[in-house]
Formats: sequence, C-alpha cells, structure tokens
Amino acid sequence: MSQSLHLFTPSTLSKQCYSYPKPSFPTFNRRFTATSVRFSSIRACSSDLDPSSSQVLLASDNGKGGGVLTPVTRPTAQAVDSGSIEVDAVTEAELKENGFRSTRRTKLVCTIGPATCGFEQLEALAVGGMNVARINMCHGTRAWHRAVIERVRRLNDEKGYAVAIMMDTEGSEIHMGDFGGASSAKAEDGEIWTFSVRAFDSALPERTIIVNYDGFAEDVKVGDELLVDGGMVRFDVIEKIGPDVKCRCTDPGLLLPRANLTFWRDGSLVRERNAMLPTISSKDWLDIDFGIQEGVDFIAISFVKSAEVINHLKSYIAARARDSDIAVIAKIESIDSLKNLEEIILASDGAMVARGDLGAQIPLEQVPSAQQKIVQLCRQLNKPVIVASQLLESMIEYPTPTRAEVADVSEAVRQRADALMLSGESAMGQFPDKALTVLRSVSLRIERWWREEKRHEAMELPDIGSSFSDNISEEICSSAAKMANNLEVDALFVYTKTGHMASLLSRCRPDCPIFAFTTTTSVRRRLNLQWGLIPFRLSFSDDMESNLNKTFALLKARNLIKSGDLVIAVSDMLQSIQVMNVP
Ligand SMILES: Nc1ncnc2c1ncn2[C@@H]1O[C@H](COP(=O)(O)OP(=O)(O)O)[C@@H](O)[C@H]1O
Ligand SMILES: C=C(OP(=O)(O)O)C(=O)O
Ligand SMILES: [K+]
Ligand SMILES: [Mg+2]
Repeated sequence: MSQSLHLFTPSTLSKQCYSYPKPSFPTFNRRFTATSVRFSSIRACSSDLDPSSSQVLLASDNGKGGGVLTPVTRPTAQAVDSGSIEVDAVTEAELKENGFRSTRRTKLVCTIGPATCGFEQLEALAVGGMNVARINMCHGTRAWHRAVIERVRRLNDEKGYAVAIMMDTEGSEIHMGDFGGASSAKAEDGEIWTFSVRAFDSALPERTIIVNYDGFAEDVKVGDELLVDGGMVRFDVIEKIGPDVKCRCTDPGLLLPRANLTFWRDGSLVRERNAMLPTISSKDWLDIDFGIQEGVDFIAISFVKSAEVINHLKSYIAARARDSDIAVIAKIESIDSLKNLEEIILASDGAMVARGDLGAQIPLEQVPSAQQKIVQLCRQLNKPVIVASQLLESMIEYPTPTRAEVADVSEAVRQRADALMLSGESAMGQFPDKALTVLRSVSLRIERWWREEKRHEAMELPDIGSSFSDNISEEICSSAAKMANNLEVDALFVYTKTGHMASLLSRCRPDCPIFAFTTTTSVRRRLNLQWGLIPFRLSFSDDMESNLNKTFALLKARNLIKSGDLVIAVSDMLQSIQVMNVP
C-alpha cells in the first residue's frame, strides 16, 4: 500500500471529486509494501500552508479515510497507451552501473566549435555527459551552425539522447574581427599594432586588427589602456590617425578572433556611446530568427542590460514559435546586468554567469562574489543557472587541468549551480573529451562528498508563486524533498507536463535524483539543463495509479529500478505526494 498525501484546493476538488460521484476506494496501489512513513513529518512539512483557506489536506495510510481519496484516481483510466519511455543511453547505463544515488546532478554544457562539430565528436561528447550543446553565433556561418544542429538532432533521434541546443547571440559590445584566415595571432611586448574601423577589401596589413564598433576610433583617447579579453593581452593607445588607432603592446599574449575589447581610462572602464549600443543587434535578430526556425531549445542573450530586452524577446518568440517554447537565458556579463540583476533574472528563464566578459568589466577579484550572488539568486527565483568560462582553460592546450581549475569547478558544484559550461576547451581545444570527463568526475565527487557530509546549506527559499495553486505546488515540492532526505528514499518521481513542478523539486536540491516524466520531447530537452533532473519522455494520464504502474513496469523492464526501491512521487495534475516501495 502506498501512503499518500493529497492537497485539494476548491477548484481541484470540484474538478476531481465532485465529478466522480460514486467513489470506490481501494485500488490505490494495494500491492505496494507499507513503508515507515512518519505522517507527523508530512504534517509538519505541510503546516506552513495557509490554515485559513478552505483547502482540504488528506493523508491516507492503508486506506483509512480512503473514501475521500478515491476521486484522485479515476476508476476507469482512459486507456493509457502501453508506449515506451524515452531516456538517454548514457543515463540508462549510469543508472544501471551505479544505482540512483550516484547519478550526476550538475549538468554540463559544451560549446561546439571546429574541434567537436563532427557527428562522431558530438557523439563522444554525448557519451561523456553533455546535456546541452551551445553554439556561439560570434563564430561560424549559419550554414555551419545549421549542420551542427542537424547532427545533434540526428544523434538524439538515432541514439536516444536528449541533448538540448543553446544558441548564444553575438551581442553588440566591442570586439575584434577575424584575422583573415589565421586562427590566432601573437602580440609581443612593445610591438605596435593598429586597431582600425576601416573595411579592408584585400588582405589585412600586418599587425592590424579590425574593430567592429564604428565609434571606436572617436571614443578612445591617447593614454587609454586597451584590454583584450579582459586583460589577456594589453595595449596602450599611443596615437590616433583617422580611423586607425595605434597601440603599443604592454602585456603580450595570444589574440583570438573576435575577442572582446574594452578600454580603460584612469583605472575605470570607459562606457561611452558603446554603452548605448542595442543589446540585440540587427545581426542578432537575424540569428534569433534562425534559432526559432531551427527550433533551438535555449537562446542565450549576451550583454543583457535590463529586463526590458528579455521581455521584448520573449514576446517576439511567443509570436513566432508557436509550437516550440524557447527558453531565454540572460548572460550576466556587464556592469548594467549586475545593477539590474533581480529584474533580469525574474524576466528570464535562466541565467549564465558569463565570467569571461564579466571579468573584463569588473575587477577580477569581484567575479567570485558576483558568481555566488547570481547562483544564489537564481536558485531563490527558481531559474536554472550556468557557470561559464575558463573553468578548465589550460585544457585547451594540456591534457590535465591545473589544481586551481579543479578547485574552481568544485566551488561551482558546491554552490549547486545547475550547470557548468565548457567554451574554448570543447570548441577548439585539443582535449574536449578529457575536459568533459574532468567536469563530470569532479561534479560526481563533490556532490557525493557533500551528501556524505550532509552539508546541506539550508537556503531560505522564498515563495515565488503568483497564485495559491502555485504556492501549493511549492509546498508539495519542498515537503517532498524534505521527506526524501529524511526517509533516504531512492528517487523522487515527478509527473509534469510543463516541467514547472520538476523545476520546483530541483530547486530544493534533494539528496536523491529526480526522475522527471514529461509528455513532450521539447520539455524533456529543456529539463536537461536543471540540477538533479533525469528527464524521461512518457505519455501519461491524470490517473496516478496507472501512471505509476506503467512507469514501474517500463523502468523495471529496463532494469532502471527494482522491487523494494523507495520512491516518492509528486504530480502537477493532482498536486499529490505518494510514498511507496516499488512493487
Ligand atoms: N563556431 C565556431 N567556429 C569557429 N571557432 C569557434 C566556434 N565557436 C567557438 N570557436 C572558438 O572557440 C573559442 C571559445 O569559444 P567561446 O568562448 O564560445 O567564444 P569567445 O571566445 O568568442 O567568447 C572562440 O574564441 C573561437 O576561437
Ligand atoms: C560565456 C561568455 O560569453 P561569450 O563566450 O559569448 O563571450 C563569457 O563572456 O563568459
Ligand atoms: K556570444
Ligand atoms: Mg561574453
């Protein structure tokens, strides 16, 4: 017998109870063995609900009070198709090998570039644990990106993965152009380089860099310091000649195509007219149209300054992408985005701590605290957050990371960010698979350590719902997560159509993995970015008993669960919690 707790609001009551006038209880998972659920703990968990409202809280064990419970399970379930369940091959193998507890909770995003764009290379990344493939519209042509998207889709179709696609816009901050073929250029100490806003028809003269922002030559002043990629290479501005700006290299280093440029005067970042550049450039809008057409899962917006641009983009997408819901990720990488952080995150479907450019706009020593703040705020507001850039930078060239890099990855995992991202390491590095393996193994180890030490940070999670029904879902998820930890259950199951209830569970960062069952492939792919979720595609009905039976049968047939496993199931159709052993 399962033990269940259902919350009814007046609206769910009228829909679910009164429409079934002749309830007959007891089909309710009779076969499940009783578990040692302490209902006191359930009540305690639920006691935060508003007592003055007219909701009814029903708890059942062994059928007591079951007459009232019946309506929850429709007596004659609509024939549930006996269809299949979709889970990716890697997760399946991991679950079989290591059991639930040791599945990885932190998700992994890989930037795809020349080193990883082939089908076999993409497959190797999927095998290595890539949850999301990121394409960066700063680089490559649309045809190149389309081919990558097609390969990822084929990989998903043919091999059962659910790798999501994230398209990252170029944005209109100042950056350098390409080097006309060369993949990089070396700037040596004392060399004089020309930064120019001219269009060159033929090959670029030696030591010349094109700058994408027309106002550049007017805005900089002699004496300014010019930083490439936040200081990877530095120049002093020594002379201005019309569209050309002559600079002397003071900190030598490697110049990469399209690297970001900032200029500093008297120790402060200069934000002249370039601060007025639109967040989404006209080229970005074309790329966004491309992303909508291709049905990407996420669009990440560079250099977001305010919530307005996010709202605007979301209505643009809503008007054009009728069938697919594309999530919008705000990249936090500018001073303005930090100033308007909360409104930006609230408006977005997720955020990225884009430390590359962020570190070029604020002093480097402020980046760690900004990261911590962004990660924490995202969790409180229930938005997935990605920590990005230079996590394993040295692995672009070397097969092992530095100890400092491992410590940095560990810190992001310990902060319980939803996802970690590889940039150059996977796009053009020499060891993309090894870099991914490092992210995977460090995540697994730190997560385990954290669980073993029971170092749960009791983060205050404020109510975020805008309706009473939303509040109920939040309470159910936080109670279910707490119960899962206290009872040391093997897994949480969540049946969710939109994915919202799964994200609420993920937000609680429970000790056990969360099996998220959803009806559409696109929601399943999007859930792949969120901490702790193992998304499955499954068609299900409003009848939880039949859903559970079907799920158990399908998962058992694939050896993903076994009799006796203890599971807590929640659903967003019924707003219920059930605790049971797998029969
Ligand atoms: N589609 C692509 N085509 C060619 N090179 C790419 C592509 N995507 C990424 N790269 C390379 O990988 C590096 C790291 O990627 P990323 O961090 O996304 O870009 P950026 O360095 O411009 O911020 C880039 O500087 C570029 O050299
Ligand atoms: C992820 C980032 O953005 P991009 O790689 O597009 O510059 C960053 O700046 O850290
Ligand atoms: K970008
Ligand atoms: Mg950036």
